[in-house]
Amino acid sequence: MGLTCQSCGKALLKEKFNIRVGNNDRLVIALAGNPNVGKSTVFNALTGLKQHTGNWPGKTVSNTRGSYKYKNKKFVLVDLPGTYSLLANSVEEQVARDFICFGKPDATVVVTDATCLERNLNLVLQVMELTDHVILCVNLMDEAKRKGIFIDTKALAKALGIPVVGTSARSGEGLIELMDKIHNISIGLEKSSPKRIVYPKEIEEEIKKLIPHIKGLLGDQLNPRWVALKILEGDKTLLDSIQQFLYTENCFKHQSEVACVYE
Ligand SMILES: Nc1nc2c(ncn2[C@@H]2O[C@H](COP(=O)(O)OP(=O)(O)OP(=O)(O)O)[C@@H](O)[C@H]2O)c(=O)[nH]1
Ligand SMILES: [Mg+2]
Repeated sequence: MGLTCQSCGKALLKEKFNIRVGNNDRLVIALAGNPNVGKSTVFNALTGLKQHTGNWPGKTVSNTRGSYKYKNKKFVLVDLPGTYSLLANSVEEQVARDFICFGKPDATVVVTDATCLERNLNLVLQVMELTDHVILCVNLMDEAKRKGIFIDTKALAKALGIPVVGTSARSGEGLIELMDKIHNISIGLEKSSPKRIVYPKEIEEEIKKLIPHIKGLLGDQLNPRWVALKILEGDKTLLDSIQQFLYTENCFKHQSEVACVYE
């Protein structure tokens, strides 16, 4: 049986991230967030016992994925390592960044701590720069309430341009709404339009100059504005990852073309 073009991305997930999606009826959801904000609690509540833990290929960082069904769709949830940013300063940050960037999940949920939301928003803004399919889960709402902190999730959603769901994952509160948003964003039923940071004039001008070159090289495989920002930051690890991942993807595309010829 030949690979289809659509299955190339899924094959990349298997080859590079050890995530077997099988066929195209499963949606892949990444769960990102700072350490200790309740990612695994959300993950366990949604997936129950349907989990598998291993290591990220070539890394000693653990990789837990699990599945669940919602509204007749199957979801594969990937619990990413806890990170404060996607700057690839550590192996955990690199794993999280590469998965969101190259694994192209159907949606990314960023779990945050309602008791110290401001600190967590740094990662949220970075994920919003990388992908449109992002959902903000403000967890530990019960703790925030206990401390007299009120989070206006509606105002936050409007300010950020993405869906925001308040949860208390330990007691299961808000998880149905979270599954609903994941469902809607990952199948395109609901669109988000993340508000992007506008940088000082000099930086924006450099981004503008770089974008056509990046598009020429990468087409629409990666978000060109985000790649331009990373180049300006001097992030060499991203260039290495681009080379490594896109080489694999091109191999799969080539296999797919060959398969088409023989079909
Ligand atoms: N009160 C309260 N506690 C929670 C909630 N969600 C998680 N916790 C607790 O917060 C602690 C951390 O939860 P984890 O799910 O392990 O957090 P994590 O983000 O996976 O942590 P790392 O994997 O270490 O980054 C645990 O003691 C949880 O029981 C919540 O909504 N309310
Ligand atoms: Mg965890």
